[in-house]
Amino acid sequence: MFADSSTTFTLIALTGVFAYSFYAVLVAGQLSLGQAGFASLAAFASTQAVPDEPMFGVVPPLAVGIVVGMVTGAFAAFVLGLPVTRLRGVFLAIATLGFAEMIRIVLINQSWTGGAQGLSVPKLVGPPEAWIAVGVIGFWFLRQGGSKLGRALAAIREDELAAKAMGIDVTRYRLAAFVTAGAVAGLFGVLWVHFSRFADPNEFSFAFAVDGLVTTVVGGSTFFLGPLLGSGFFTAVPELQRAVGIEAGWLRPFIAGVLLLVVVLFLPDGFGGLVSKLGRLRRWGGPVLARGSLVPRSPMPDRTMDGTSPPPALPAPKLPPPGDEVVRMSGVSKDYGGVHAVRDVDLEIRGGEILGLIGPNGAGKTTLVNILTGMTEPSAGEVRVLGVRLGGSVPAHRVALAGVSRTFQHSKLFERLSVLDNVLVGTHRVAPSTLLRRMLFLPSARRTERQVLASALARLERVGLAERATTPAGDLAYGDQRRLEIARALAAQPSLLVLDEPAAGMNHVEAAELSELIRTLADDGITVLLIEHNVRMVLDTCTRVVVLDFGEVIASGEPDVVARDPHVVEAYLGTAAEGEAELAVETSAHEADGSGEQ
Ligand SMILES: Nc1ncnc2c1ncn2[C@@H]1O[C@H](COP(=O)(O)OP(=O)(O)OP(=O)(O)O)[C@@H](O)[C@H]1O
Repeated sequence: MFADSSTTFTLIALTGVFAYSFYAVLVAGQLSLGQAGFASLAAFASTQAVPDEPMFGVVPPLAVGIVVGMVTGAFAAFVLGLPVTRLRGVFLAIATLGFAEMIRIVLINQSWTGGAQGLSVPKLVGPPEAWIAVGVIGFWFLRQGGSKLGRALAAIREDELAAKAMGIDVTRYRLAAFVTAGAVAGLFGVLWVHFSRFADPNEFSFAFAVDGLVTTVVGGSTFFLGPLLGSGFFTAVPELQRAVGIEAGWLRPFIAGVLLLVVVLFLPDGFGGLVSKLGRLRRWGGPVLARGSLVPRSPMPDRTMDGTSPPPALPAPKLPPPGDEVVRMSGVSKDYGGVHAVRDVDLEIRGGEILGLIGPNGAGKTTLVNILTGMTEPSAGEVRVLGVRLGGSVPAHRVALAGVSRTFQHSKLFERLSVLDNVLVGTHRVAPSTLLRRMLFLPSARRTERQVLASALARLERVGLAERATTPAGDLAYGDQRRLEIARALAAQPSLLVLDEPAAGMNHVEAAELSELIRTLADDGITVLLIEHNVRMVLDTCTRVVVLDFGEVIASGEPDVVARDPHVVEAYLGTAAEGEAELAVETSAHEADGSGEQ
């Protein structure tokens, strides 16, 4: 239907806009196929709204259509998103696909849409309109990438639970991404019908949506130029075919299929990911191609490592004074069917304490920590953390925002993101929002970014990982991963730091260094809850120790006293030989040298 080069040029831009509507949700790890539905709703809404003459004599008809279309798309996405953004993976894809098909059927059966015949509409879109649109959208995603919103979406994509633990409201951010996708799809719908001069409900079909998705996934779903790369490539293929006289209609779908396989198997970030990597390599010696585009992947817009004077620190939240109540648990229990993981636990943590929580395997330590951080709801009892009363309606991110940061028993890093980017995500609780200021290039946004970056780098330096800032987190040695998790948790400037087996995988020198780090954190006024199997480290580090066994508190008090408690010794003796040896040997070594250092 379209043949000349101006048409091809316009098609690249329009396909790019549609691809950006998929990109908007893929950056947050959501697989949605509802974009065709948003686009067709917006397109037909605009056909009713576009005036014949400029509105008030100045506003072009297309601008009116775009506003109506984007608002329609965003509103439809909001209404659909409220229930469906709670779904994940293939379930979200199926629900959104069902929505798009429903819209198509409804529109076909309306007289005002022209039914299956569709409507003729005026031609209002050519290369300038299409390229301005794709330029604005591309710019939006470029600037979104390095903002607090962009970091939060990338974190959600990589690991939702860890994102919640950083204080990110996953539900709200997922919905925001979904609404953005609706608005961009709406823009596409309006542009498309006013380019092709025809609005046909059947055009916005399942195949249409899949085409848009494949374009984005192959082009790149984590790099802002990815959608444009994909649209450029897939639009050019039929033109090249025509130019060299190959008629085979199957060639484009075939190439798309092969490339999709290559991306799924070898290039999870699409071909745009390769370009972005190239940009990062060039950053050190030349121009920065991907500057600020990928939140956590290109984190160096305002590095302070270049010797310039450091920016002022981010304002630190107030810490609870020493001795004040930080955590109070009363009669807390948690049952999993017949398993009583935690039974009737009373626990208090006060400001400035380093509280050790030990117990044999399966004693209920992690369950207790999950209750305390809002990730597991207790079956019974009351929990108050930093003034927040936990219960069914208090989500985990609220607990994190109140000032509780944690690490996980099994590391939950954003493995594909760099070391520094992980820590940047950790600043979510304290970092001001920069999205709109970034869009307008306000100097205050740059200042904030410098502060956030300096804050993240300071945490990396504190755990000794500053030299590894650009390494992907997944490439770190196990012990370094544990330290990175601590740096990420510290970036939130928490009042209570919960460390779940932080020394796992560390040798005794590293464990001693970690112990020292924990003590300096307490000196800074941070309250620490340390769960650890390395009993010796707990005895050396903590000011108080609580021992759990079969979900119950069996001892609590100063480390040396607890270590001699017959109930505690019996609890460890009652477990496997390894656990028995550990407590006996570690305790006697601790007593023998008095320092606990090996
Ligand atoms: N989601 C769950 N579903 C069912 N049972 C669970 C669940 N989580 C924990 N449990 C059970 O609750 C008990 C306490 O587990 P928990 O992981 O809290 O102990 P732990 O002291 O942290 O153990 P470890 O030191 O081995 O990590 C165990 O018997 C465990 O099997």
